[in-house]
Formats: sequence, C-alpha cells, structure tokens
Amino acid sequence: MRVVDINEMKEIEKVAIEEYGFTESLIIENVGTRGADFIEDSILEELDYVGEIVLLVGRGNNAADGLAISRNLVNRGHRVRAFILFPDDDQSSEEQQKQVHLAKSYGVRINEVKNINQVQSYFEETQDSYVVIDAVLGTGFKLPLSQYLFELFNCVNNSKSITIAVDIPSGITANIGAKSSVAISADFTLAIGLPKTGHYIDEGARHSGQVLTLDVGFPKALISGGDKALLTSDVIGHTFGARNKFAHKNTFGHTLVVGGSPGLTGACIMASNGALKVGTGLVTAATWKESYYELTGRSLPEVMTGLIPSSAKDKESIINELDRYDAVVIGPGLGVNETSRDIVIELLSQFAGPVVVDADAIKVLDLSKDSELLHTRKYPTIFTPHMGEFAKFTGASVDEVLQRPIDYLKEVVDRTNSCFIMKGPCSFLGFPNGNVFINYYPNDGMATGGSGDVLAGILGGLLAQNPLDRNQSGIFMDKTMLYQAICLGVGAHTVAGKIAAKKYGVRAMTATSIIEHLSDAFQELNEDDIY
Ligand SMILES: NC(=O)C1=CN([C@@H]2O[C@H](COP(=O)(O)OP(=O)(O)OC[C@H]3O[C@@H](n4cnc5c(N)ncnc54)[C@H](OP(=O)(O)O)[C@@H]3O)[C@@H](O)[C@H]2O)[C@H](O)CC1
Ligand SMILES: [K+]
Repeated sequence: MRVVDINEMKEIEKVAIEEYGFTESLIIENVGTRGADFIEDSILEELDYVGEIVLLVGRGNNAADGLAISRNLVNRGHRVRAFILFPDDDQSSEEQQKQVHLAKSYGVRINEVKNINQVQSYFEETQDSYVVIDAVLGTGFKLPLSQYLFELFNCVNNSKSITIAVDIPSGITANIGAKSSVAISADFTLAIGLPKTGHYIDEGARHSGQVLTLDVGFPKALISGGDKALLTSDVIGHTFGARNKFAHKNTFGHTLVVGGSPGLTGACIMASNGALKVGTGLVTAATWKESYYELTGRSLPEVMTGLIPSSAKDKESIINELDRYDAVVIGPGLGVNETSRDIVIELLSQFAGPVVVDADAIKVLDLSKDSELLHTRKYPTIFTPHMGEFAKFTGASVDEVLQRPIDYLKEVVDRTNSCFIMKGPCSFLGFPNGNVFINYYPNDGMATGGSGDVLAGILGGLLAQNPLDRNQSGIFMDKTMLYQAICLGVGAHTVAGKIAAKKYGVRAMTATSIIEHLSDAFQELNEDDIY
C-alpha cells in the first residue's frame, strides 16, 4: 500500500479531476458510503451500539466527508447528532455547506455550537460511552490550534468514547505527524484514498489508532507507484521459498558476527543465533581476546568462534580470512573506542560482500567523516540504527529526526549509498533506489534488550544465503533481491515478535523469544496476510 504526503495526495486528486473527469463531490460520496460501511460493520455491530453517534463538524472538506458518512448512517437507521462548530462562519467550504444541507434533510440532528459548554455538557450529561466521528480538521490543518478547539479536543479525549477520525486525527499535521497543544486521540482513522506519512510519524502514530484506508475510487494508475509504501507481504515477495533440497551447508552461506566485549557477549550471541535460525549454513561469532571465553561459554554449539584482532594491523586475525564469509554483521556489544572504529573501517574497506552495521559499529562512525568510504563501497551496506543512533550518526538531534524521519532517512541513504533501517515502534526502511518502506507494527514487547541484535543477525543470515544475483567480481546485479531480503528480515523479526508477545505477553517476552518464534514467523509469512 502506497503512503503519500499532502502534495502527492493533492496531485493525485488534481489529475483524477482534470484528466479522468472525477469530481470532489464523487470522492465525498464514496467516502460517505465506504465510511458508513466500515463504521456499521466493524464498530456499531461489534459493540452492539445503538446509542447516538456524535459527529464533530469543522468547516472544510474533512467536515464534508464526515457529514456524508453520517448521512449514510442515518439512512441505514442509526442516530447521529452533528455539532457544527463554526455555524456563523462564512468561510466554510462549498462542499461542507452542501453536505450540511443534505445531512439536515436526511435527518442528522444538527446542533449549532455557539459556546463550547454546549458540547461539554452534552458529554457530561450522557454518562454512556459514545461513538464519536471526528471531522473537524483534515489535511488542511495548520498549526497552531485555537483555544476553542483545544477545549473541545480535551473534552473528547477525556470521554470514554470510541473515536473514529476522518482522514487524520484533528490537530495532527498530515505530513509529519506533529501536534500543537492537543490532538484528537483516535481509536481508528479512516484514511481517504491512501494513508498519509503523518499517520506513522511521532505524535501522528500515537494519535491515529488503527489506520484503515478507504478506497474512494481514485484511478489505480494514480494510487500505485510512488516512493513510499507500507511493508506488506506483497513487498516481501517469496525470496525465502527458493531453497534447494539437494544443497549442502556452503550453499546457504557463512555469516560472520563481530562483536561482544566483556560483559556484552550476549549481544553477539543473540545476533549469531538470529543468523542461524533464518537458515544460514554456517555462523561464526568473533569477539575480543578478553571476552573470548565468556562468549564460548554461552554460545550455541552450532556457532563457531573466532577472535577479533587487537588492532586492524594484527595479521593473525579473522579480518585476514574474510573471503571465507558471505555476509558480515558488525557491532552488537562491540564497544565504542578507537580500536573498534579501526576494525569497522577495515572491515567495510576489505570485505567483498554485504555488511550489516549495527549498534556500537554505528556509534563509531560519523556521516560527515565516513560518507565517502560508504558511498564508494562496491558491496551492500545495511545500517540498523534506532532513532538515537541514527541522530548521533548524522549529527542532528533526536527531536529533529523524529519530526522529519523520512526526509533525514532519504538524505542519509543518498549520501552513503547504503540501506538504512531506522528502528522504532514504526520502523522506516530506506534504500538507495529511493524507496522507503514503513513497517508499522508497534509492539512494546520488542522494546527489550537484544531485539536489535536479533534483527542484525537475521539480516546477516539472510544475506549470506546469496539470494543475490552477483556478477563474476561479486558485484550485486539485481538490487531488488537485496531489498526484498532486507524486507523479509524485518518482516520475519516483526512477525516473530508478534507471536512471542501473544505467547508470553509483552512484559515477559525477551529477545530470545523472538529467535524462538522465527520458525512460526516464516510459516506465517508464507501465508498471504502477514500482519
Ligand atoms: N484525499 C483527497 O484527495 C480528498 C480529501 N478530502 C477531504 O478533505 C480534507 C481536506 O479538506 P480541506 O478543506 O482542504 O481542509 P480541512 O477540512 O482539513 O480544514 C480546512 C479548514 O480548517 C481550518 N483550519 C486550519 N487550521 C486550523 C486551526 N489551527 N484552527 C482552526 N481552524 C483551522 C481552515 O481555515 P483557514 O483559515 O486556514 O482556511 C479551513 O477552514 C481531507 O482531509 C479529506 O478529509 C476531500 O474529500 C476531497 C478529496
Ligand atoms: K479529522
């Protein structure tokens, strides 16, 4: 499913109208019937709700959409009370006025709000829970919010209502998910035509609840394509299906995991186990001399072990045998110091294959210092930072990145010619072909030490299996396979986390339980609907 910003949405609407002869009124009519279908089938019937539905009406086309939905609900026998928030305003859009008129004729109960107390006392007097449709502000919202709407939104948020936002929760900006003082906290958001970037960023993600997209009849040619999409099974494809029954262990590659300083060998072990459990043929974990026995004492018998050189010039080291490996993961528990930096740089310069750069390996690098090395590297480099690591790497503050994650992601991908997975409750994947994928699956059970190490291992394990089409000098020919393998890794990690949370609960699940459920995750990924 494509995701758009406001300019892209406006362009789609413009082309649909100018070139296809579609009209704004037709869109609003489609919102009306599709929105009413969803609310009736998935909310009113599920809750067995027969009370009054409250509609909050602003003055733009978002309000027109909400009124069209409500008119259809009334026509199907439900009761709707509409609070017209700006009744004496001569700036209401033409479509809004048309829809107010239609709503009245169809029997929507209209309350013209002269004073916010009217709405407040309605909510106070009726102690029942409500269903509220929020059609105050959509993509036309501009910060800041007035005192009047501030009080209204607080009143709605403090009620026990099930709230359905039309297009985007009111008070959230549709591009970057920003809010001023307060925004409607929705349980469901009905995205018109396509989801917007603001549904997945920062406050937007916190306020949107479950985002469902209403097909309002835009031509397919206009709503497909684009550079941003949700990570779904059709994106992941079926790269994992292509295993050869007659293969031997070398067919499935050898992953080297480099990390684990004293006290932190668990990170290296979890990454190694993650690699092992996605079907890589061989895994070697390499650590510093000081932590070698700690590592060997804790690792699985399937995992081979080795030493990181004490300096990049140390000849008796794994770095000098790099051609034995098909993919490298560097960083989990590695430690942040000059020697680590030397090793990371050496590995990126010398290894002729994909490198997953995680955790401490990201911390020792720096965008302005290292972009040239990264950009000129001939083989795939995949960074897996969380928001803090990403910000530090770029030199920006976490707040700056949080507000415009997609812009930052695209810029950094461009400057390094590397793939980036910006991890968080909603992860953003950026690829050098300009594509961005949004993996929206908040699971607080994944906010546990080691879940990032597991992801890095999964990616290293998948990339070692050589799903990639290389020419004779090992250069990757078809980057699509690379991007698909990365999407598969992120998808498998997410689904395994979902299954682990179901089994153990979000409190008791750990990073190891993600690894444990990779097998179920691959089975689920084989089915069509992954999330
Ligand atoms: N996706 C599509 O192609 C379509 C989407 N549609 C729906 O239309 C809205 C966008 O409608 P628009 O009329 O452009 O804007 P809004 O309804 O969001 O709101 C505009 C009005 O709100 C006022 N406003 C803006 N900021 C504030 C604020 N901080 N406080 C108070 N009022 C505010 C604004 O006033 P101005 O003075 O700034 O003009 C407007 O009066 C979209 O979200 C979809 O729901 C259509 O169905 C068509 C196709
Ligand atoms: K809204």
